[in-house]
Amino acid sequence: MVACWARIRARLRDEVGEVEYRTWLRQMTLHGIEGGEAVILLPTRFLRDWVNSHYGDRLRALWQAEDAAVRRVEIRVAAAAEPAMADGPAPAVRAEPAGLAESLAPRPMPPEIRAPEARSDWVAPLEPRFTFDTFVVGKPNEFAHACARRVAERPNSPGFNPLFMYGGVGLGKTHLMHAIAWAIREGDTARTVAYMSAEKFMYRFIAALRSQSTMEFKETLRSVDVLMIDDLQFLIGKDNTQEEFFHTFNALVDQGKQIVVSSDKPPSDLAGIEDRLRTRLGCGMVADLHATTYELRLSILQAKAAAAQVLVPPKVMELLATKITSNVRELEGALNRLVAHANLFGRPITVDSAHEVLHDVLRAHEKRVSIEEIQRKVAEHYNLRLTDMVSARRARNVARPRQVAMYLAKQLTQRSLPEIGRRFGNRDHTTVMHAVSRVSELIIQDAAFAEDVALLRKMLET
Ligand SMILES: Nc1ncnc2c1ncn2[C@@H]1O[C@H](COP(=O)(O)OP(=O)(O)OP(=O)(O)O)[C@@H](O)[C@H]1O
Repeated sequence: MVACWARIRARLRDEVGEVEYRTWLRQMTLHGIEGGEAVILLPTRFLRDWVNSHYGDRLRALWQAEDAAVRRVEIRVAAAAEPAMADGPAPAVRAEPAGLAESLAPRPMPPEIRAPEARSDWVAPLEPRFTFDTFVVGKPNEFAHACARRVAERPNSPGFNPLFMYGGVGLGKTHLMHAIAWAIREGDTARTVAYMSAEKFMYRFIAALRSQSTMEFKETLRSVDVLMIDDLQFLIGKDNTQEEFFHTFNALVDQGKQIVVSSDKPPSDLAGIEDRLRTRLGCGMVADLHATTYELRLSILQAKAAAAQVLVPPKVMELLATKITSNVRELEGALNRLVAHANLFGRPITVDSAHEVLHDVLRAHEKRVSIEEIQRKVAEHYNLRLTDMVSARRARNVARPRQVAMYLAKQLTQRSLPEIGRRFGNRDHTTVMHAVSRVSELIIQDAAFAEDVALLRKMLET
């Protein structure tokens, strides 16, 4: 448990960056795991609410990736006491009732849908929010939605098995899959539906191989009525797991069982997935979720604000729908932040407060900065050659600006650490991580350095 918690914290630190981690997350301590619930403590109610609304889902996902038995994460307020499993002091528990809006309060533990013989950790729990009722339909997703409905109402309809849904990040694939599972189960509670990510499928398969229980694995999967595999692209290059999935797939389809698969690419683009599997994946119904339109984003915001029973002025919704175009997850996150802020400070949501609270998100969408631009500007600023940004030179006068450029690349682009590393002369992602944390430290310690970095940032953003 201690090791899991340490990995989760390290992963979060990596994802959010040093400054954000220190500000919000460093004082988290793990109180323990109670009945499938990880209990995390924070010293103030403000921190508790902030972490809950901004990182609650992520914490839960990270816990589930570490330990499938953990279904919920509960964040409590507790006074500081003896040190425990955190970077900061650990508290003695003094739980407080949750105080935020309904939409941000911890959710009830989701029920599990699984095959009768399945061990409880074989399949993922379903998210209660992800139903057809809460899915907003618009031009970009109407076809995928109609296919999902059809499969939910009549599994194994001719031409709809398998149902293969694909689309970019955060556009609603998982939501639709869960909605299908909920609806099938509601229609007939005797039906067994197994939903899991492709990653989970692989780990279960490997575990079965290791414990020599592959027969049990095969029988369990082949006994379900509906098998749903999310994020199939994870199986790219994983030949043995693909092979196993292929056989499971055939066995189920031969028995007239429904298969639903999601991926970020269409079957034809899944290079690294064996041809015969790709062909079979594409031979049912293939439905794509397109990038959202302004109208769909606006409808989603309206639906979410109504569900959370918060008053969001139309101008604020328009602002968000215009600026946050990347995906629905980000849009939802921005709205949640606004609601949390309004609740914490007891102020109404206005266009000004939206600019204030979401300045980072809105700015990130204002201008897309490229890594090349960052390298050029930083090199110019420190009077270096552009090639110094990718060279192996380690002299401080070159290495420090390079670290600054890596830090800015992490802050101002959506690129992953390994990708940033590659673009800086094929460096390892740990080098980038080190650069980000070193620059974050220096910003705190050295006012002149902080000013320099802020200036560069401003030049790149405007
Ligand atoms: N049309 C929609 N109506 C309401 N909510 C939506 C819609 N589309 C997406 N969402 C919400 O956006 C968030 C992200 O959606 P989801 O997790 O289904 O994305 P995804 O396509 O599976 O992303 P990933 O590729 O990261 O797995 C969820 O909270 C989901 O409820």
